[in-house]
Amino acid sequence: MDNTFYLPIWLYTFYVMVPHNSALGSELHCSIVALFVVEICGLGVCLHLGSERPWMSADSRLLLLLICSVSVAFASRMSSLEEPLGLDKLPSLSNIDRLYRFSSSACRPIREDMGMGNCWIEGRSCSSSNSCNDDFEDNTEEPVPWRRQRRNSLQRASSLGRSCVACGTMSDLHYLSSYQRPSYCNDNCTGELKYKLFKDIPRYVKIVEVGPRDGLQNEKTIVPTSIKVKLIRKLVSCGLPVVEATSFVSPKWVPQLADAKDVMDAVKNLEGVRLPVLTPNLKGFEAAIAAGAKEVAVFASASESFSKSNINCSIEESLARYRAVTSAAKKLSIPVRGYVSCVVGCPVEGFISPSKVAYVAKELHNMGCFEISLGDTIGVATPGTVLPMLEAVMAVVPVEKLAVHFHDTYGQSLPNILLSLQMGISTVDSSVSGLGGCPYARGASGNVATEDVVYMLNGLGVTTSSC
Ligand SMILES: CC(C)(COP(=O)([O-])OP(=O)([O-])OC[C@H]1O[C@@H](n2cnc3c(N)ncnc32)[C@H](O)[C@@H]1OP(=O)([O-])[O-])[C@@H](O)C(=O)NCCC(=O)NCCSC(=O)C[C@@](C)(O)CC(=O)[O-]
Repeated sequence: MDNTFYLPIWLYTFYVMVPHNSALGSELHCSIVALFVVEICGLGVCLHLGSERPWMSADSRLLLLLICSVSVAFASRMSSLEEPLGLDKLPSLSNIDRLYRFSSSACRPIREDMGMGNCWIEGRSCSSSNSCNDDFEDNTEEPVPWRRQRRNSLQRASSLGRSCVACGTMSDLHYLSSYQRPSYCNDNCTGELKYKLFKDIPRYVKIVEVGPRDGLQNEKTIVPTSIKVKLIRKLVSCGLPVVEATSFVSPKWVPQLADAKDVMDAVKNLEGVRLPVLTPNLKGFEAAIAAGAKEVAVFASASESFSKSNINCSIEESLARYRAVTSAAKKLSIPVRGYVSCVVGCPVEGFISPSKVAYVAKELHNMGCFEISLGDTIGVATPGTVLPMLEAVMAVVPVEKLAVHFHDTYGQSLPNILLSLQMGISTVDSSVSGLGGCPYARGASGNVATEDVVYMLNGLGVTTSSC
């Protein structure tokens, strides 16, 4: 034997020093196993032939070992979980292809939507091409790379200035619900601690999908109407009971939603779903009704400064406008949802006192809003600040009429939602893929992602209608 026999041993020593959970560590491990196999085979051949000399020259053996090592490292990279799924190609996939995948495993597929070949990236239309039709099979049992990849793809997509990213997350909704098994309603689940922590969590939670409105309103590049319509249809096909479709606001203030009438025209006859739209005043309400809206939402703020910058009037002025809207709606039997923004913090005023939130929520309730959604517009809430806010609001508005609406700036949305559920809230707003932000709330990141909410609810054994 010559010195090359010891090469694997040196490498193995090096491998032991490499962190085992690193990609380099696992690839090196494969290489070393291959080197051992080659060496031992070589040794076996020598022994078999009774040769005292190595069956190959030292140089040839070293070369062979290097080739094996490189090919095994390459093969092990190719066989990573991401490759067969095509997840590594996500950023290059068209948005509409992502939408296709997004609802490909949904509950109620809409036949005419299947097989769409057109795609749209960064404001451009392009016809069907190979990159738009990549197959995407969700057949892995391992959720981690999927979720990591989804986040990466979103980050990359947003750094590309994507206009509409609803990447494969409806498949997420379906996939995640099959991955988890309800634990909360399980018969065996009688633990005292579980009872104590989960006893007030509702068995059913209504998800209000706000992606097409709150998600898109902040996108700088104008999303074509047809894409918005497809997004809504896909979301509906996933079984979401409420999909906020658009806003009838001033196109000068929110140019992205200037096509509200056309969007409404295209989706107003979708069945089995409620499609509320935002209306900031009577003008918006009338336009929404004329376009076929059957439910509207008004949006006030608990922060004076935010009210000024968002809808150009004081809180009291906004409440007066909304009284006009709710009374007009009452005559037409149109349900009105009310939003309160900045329920914990305001980009200008900072901390907002729970009593201010309770006041605005009560006013909206008194004027006839059937549901009040409490919005942490800039995503600064934590369970520690949500609790006193909800306590104050629940003292004046029945809990069954409240919804929560969190943005994920500091990753606090899920704990905030969990706390809200524990306090008896059973309606949660969310946005597919965590799309969103607010044009008047600097720093506000996306809404909590619908698929994350559904995943958590499934884990708690709470049912939703989104599959
Ligand atoms: C409220 C206004 C209209 C006041 O805007 P203004 O400029 O004060 O209103 P104005 O009455 O002086 O009218 C100005 C122009 O807008 C027109 N206009 C007036 N009203 C409408 C209407 N409804 N639809 C279409 N056009 C309208 C009006 O006709 C006029 O047109 P012009 O004569 O100059 O050609 C404006 O400030 C506005 O549209 N703001 C909306 C801003 C917005 O959509 N922000 C995002 C909402 S998200 C949110 O609030 C938070 C939430 C709900 O997501 C929850 C959370 O996260 O916390």
